[in-house]
Amino acid sequence: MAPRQGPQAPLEFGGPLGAAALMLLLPATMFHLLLVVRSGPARLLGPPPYLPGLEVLWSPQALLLLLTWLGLQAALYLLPARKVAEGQELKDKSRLRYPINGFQALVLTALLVGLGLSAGLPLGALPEMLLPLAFAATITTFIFSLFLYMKAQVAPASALAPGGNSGNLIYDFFLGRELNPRICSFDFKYFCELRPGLIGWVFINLALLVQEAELRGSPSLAMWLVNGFQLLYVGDALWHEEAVLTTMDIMHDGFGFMLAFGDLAWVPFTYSLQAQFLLYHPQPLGLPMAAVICLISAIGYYIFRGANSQKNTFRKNPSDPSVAGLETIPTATGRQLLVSGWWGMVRHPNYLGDLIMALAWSLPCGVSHLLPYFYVLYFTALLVHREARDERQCLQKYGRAWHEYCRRVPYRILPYIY
Ligand SMILES: NC(=O)C1=CN([C@@H]2O[C@H](COP(=O)(O)OP(=O)(O)OC[C@H]3O[C@@H](n4cnc5c(N)ncnc54)[C@H](OP(=O)(O)O)[C@@H]3O)[C@@H](O)[C@H]2O)C=CC1
Ligand SMILES: CC(C)CCC[C@@H](C)[C@H]1CC=C2C3=C(CC[C@@]21C)[C@@]1(C)CC[C@H](O)C[C@@H]1CC3
Repeated sequence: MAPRQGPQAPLEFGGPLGAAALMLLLPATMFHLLLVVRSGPARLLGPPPYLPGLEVLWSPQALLLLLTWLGLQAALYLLPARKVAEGQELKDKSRLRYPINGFQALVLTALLVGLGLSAGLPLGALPEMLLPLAFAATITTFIFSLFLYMKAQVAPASALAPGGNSGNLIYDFFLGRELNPRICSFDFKYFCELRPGLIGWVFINLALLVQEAELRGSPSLAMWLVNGFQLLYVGDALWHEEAVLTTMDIMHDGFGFMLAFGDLAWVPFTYSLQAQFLLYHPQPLGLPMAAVICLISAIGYYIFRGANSQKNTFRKNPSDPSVAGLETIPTATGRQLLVSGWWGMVRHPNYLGDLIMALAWSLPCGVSHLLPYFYVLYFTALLVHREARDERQCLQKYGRAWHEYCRRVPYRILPYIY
């Protein structure tokens, strides 16, 4: 049995109490959003129109559809990959290998869904199943997290994450104990982070677009924009799949309920909220406004991609001509910190770009409701909290060099404001 790591890792997310509250609050928020979005007033802060009973939530067909989807994505993950990447060095000095075939999985899924559509697959019926699908995903992630917790009991101490091993059952179940739980070469965390939920999100969006076309003759301009922007975001994440190997989720966090629920339930069912809103509350959108929104999205994407690519290129090869001229701060670890270019503007330029894009996803829904802006609000909170966690880890890693970086680049996300 794996020994617990002791109390050296500071507790995050408000400790066991915060973890317990989040485990209730996150699914409750997801169901609240799914219920209010289809109600007439669609009020984010109002009560849900009704409290669904088990007969509304539970559907064996929804569970079957979810398991088929997970099976399909797992099968696509196991297909030969164009590249196999090595992860960051682990505690025992080894490196894990990861298939880089996420974009291929997206394209093959699109082909299969296309074939299905031409054979009469009723994709437009999916929006009616979102509630039972979300319920099935919630139950599945609870059971899956239990499996992950049990699996960590027999994992060697070197396989455990720095956090998530406090000895408190609720906290560890929430945060996740094992860093990279695997069966043979199948990596559960890496698989879940980018495949079923993210790809599921764009196909839920597509189903909403198809149903809108069935209801109103053609999809609205607003629906096209939301589908296009979010497809670009997911396609980009899968195209740059290797970059996920350096995120704190893969490098630092254990795999427990937080990420399992986040990846498999929260992302597909709440990130598709704007498209859901547009199906039930059509919004007029003129071409000039659509052009302004596209411009905002393009600016966000330019910053997001520019910043992420600059850092990834620099981390892979600091003498690459595109980054070799940038100013850096040396650190005691031998790694350097960029202090000019995107990373000299604010300390998290990629978060700034991501937030601008988030705004562009909500604007097609108009300004009559707060509900479609839920993503912007939630995402701001998530990134502010994430930024604080990352800064703590960087301070631990880089010490004085990080202080120097903070002195040279005083703003975190928004220049001159935060
Ligand atoms: N849509 C969503 O729900 C979410 C989206 N995201 C997005 O995912 C992307 C990845 O985010 P995330 O993993 O949080 O963090 P980052 O990609 O910002 O990575 C942070 C790491 O970058 C390195 N770093 C920080 N500053 C510098 C510097 N000046 N020079 C060189 N390296 C530096 C440090 O690691 P080291 O030094 O060890 O390399 C640090 O730990 C972002 O674009 C974010 O917006 C993230 C979370 C949720
Ligand atoms: C709801 C919970 C409190 C937290 C759940 C968090 C997860 C939804 C996110 C944690 C990190 C994520 C990343 C992405 C999606 C959301 C989750 C899984 C990306 C894959 C999104 C696309 C970007 O290009 C890369 C991101 C990496 C981190």
